[in-house]
Amino acid sequence: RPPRKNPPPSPQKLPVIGNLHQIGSFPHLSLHSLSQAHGPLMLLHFAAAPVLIASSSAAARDIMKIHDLIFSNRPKSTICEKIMYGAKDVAFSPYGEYWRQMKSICVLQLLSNKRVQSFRDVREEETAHMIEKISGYGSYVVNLSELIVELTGDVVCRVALGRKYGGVGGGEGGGGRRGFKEVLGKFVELLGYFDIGDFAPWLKWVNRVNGVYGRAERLAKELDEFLEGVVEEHEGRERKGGERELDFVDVLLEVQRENVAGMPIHRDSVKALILDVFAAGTDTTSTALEWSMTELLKHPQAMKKLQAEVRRTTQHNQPITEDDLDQMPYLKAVIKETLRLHPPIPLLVPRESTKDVQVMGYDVAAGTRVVVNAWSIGRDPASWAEPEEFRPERFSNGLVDFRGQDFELIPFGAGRRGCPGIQFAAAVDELAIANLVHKFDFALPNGVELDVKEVAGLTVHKKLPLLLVATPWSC
Ligand code: HEM
Repeated sequence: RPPRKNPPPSPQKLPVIGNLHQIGSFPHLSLHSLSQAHGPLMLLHFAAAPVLIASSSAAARDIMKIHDLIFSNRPKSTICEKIMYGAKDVAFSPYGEYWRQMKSICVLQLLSNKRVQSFRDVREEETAHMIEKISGYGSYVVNLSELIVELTGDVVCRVALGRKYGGVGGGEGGGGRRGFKEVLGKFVELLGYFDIGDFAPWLKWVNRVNGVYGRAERLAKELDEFLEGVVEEHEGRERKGGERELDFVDVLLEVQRENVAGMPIHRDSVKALILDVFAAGTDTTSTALEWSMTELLKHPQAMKKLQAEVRRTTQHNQPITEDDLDQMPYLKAVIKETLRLHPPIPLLVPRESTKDVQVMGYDVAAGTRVVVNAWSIGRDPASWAEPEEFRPERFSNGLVDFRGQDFELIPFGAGRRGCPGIQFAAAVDELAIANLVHKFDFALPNGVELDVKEVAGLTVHKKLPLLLVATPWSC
């Protein structure tokens, strides 16, 4: 007789739907509560599909370090297949040789330190542009959330495509029939859609009837027309020659032309990689920035301390440049503390096991979907003293970092499938926060209270925009 299996603890499930009734509109909170009762490793069922939930740093380490190879697959997603050229991107492609080649292009060609550095001017110009816009408001109320979304959209657009496109921050150029910003918004929304058909294939008809799959197909066509235009424009410029800074489309066309990857790169792969940069890089970066500013507003002592550090570094009328950021350890601690309390993707991006494996002494079958609750891990009292408190000082010894080595802080995931955009995101966020708090003293408009409610989605950002009055710093 085969040995008896020892599965992880499971909350009671119902016929047909499994544990779906226990997941509310904020899945990271529902899963956190369930883990309080059933432990840091649980096996749930979404309809018939087994889903392993990890809610402690030890469980995350077992999955993303000890057994990283076995958990490096992504589960299939019908919507991603429809809008990402059949999952030809990096983030959603299954583990294997194709993913390995695409990830290496991402890490070595698009998001290397050197490449991220080459876009320093873009970040400094766009940050200065945001500061100028805020100055223009005088004593009127500024919607800082909107300006932050515009900043990250504009930076990613210029870095990836070479210029701003229609709607993203109001730049010129078109995005087909709808503005590019609008199309991108729909794209990110669809990525976060909970598709029951992925868990119970016999329910796929639901999304055919309610029109979600049809919407995804139309959106894919619209995005493809737009991206095809961008690629053709770049090819035209290539033929004309001339010196200019390479954007991501240029780099990918060069990789394709010179066979850098050692295998042919199809046109769809180029477009899928560009879409990944927008999908993974815009909403996440702006969410982190918005929460940092919110926590600083909520904690005036931390704001004062940061302003003192930043204002000590540079003269009153000079903008902060990236050279100044090395002298700002408290700024980096503020960003870490924000990402601990508000990981922009609280449940990370799902993984899937490719073999039977033991995790923390429990048996996990091949083909199990895995969700790591980074939100829960960031608030685990076993790792953090007074975990609900916003206290950047806890990082003052610089020992814990978010680069995937310290499993108590994993907003960017870890291991083979870990985020390749950490440097990129940190560069945008550090420069923006430093300049905002250097140039202005912020206050809430009269009679308005700071709201910290969240809105559900793939990324979890603030429900209500951050409305502030910004007074220029007078020393
Ligand atoms: C604060 C900002 C960001 C956060 C919180 C974030 C978070 C994440 C997370 C949690 C994952 C999944 C990791 C895993 O499975 O272990 C991921 C993957 C990924 N991220 Fe980021 N990310 C951010 C910014 C960016 C940026 C700016 C880019 C690109 C410009 C980027 C590109 C990617 C890509 C391509 C993947 C897929 C990697 C793979 O599947 O191998 N991310 N990110």
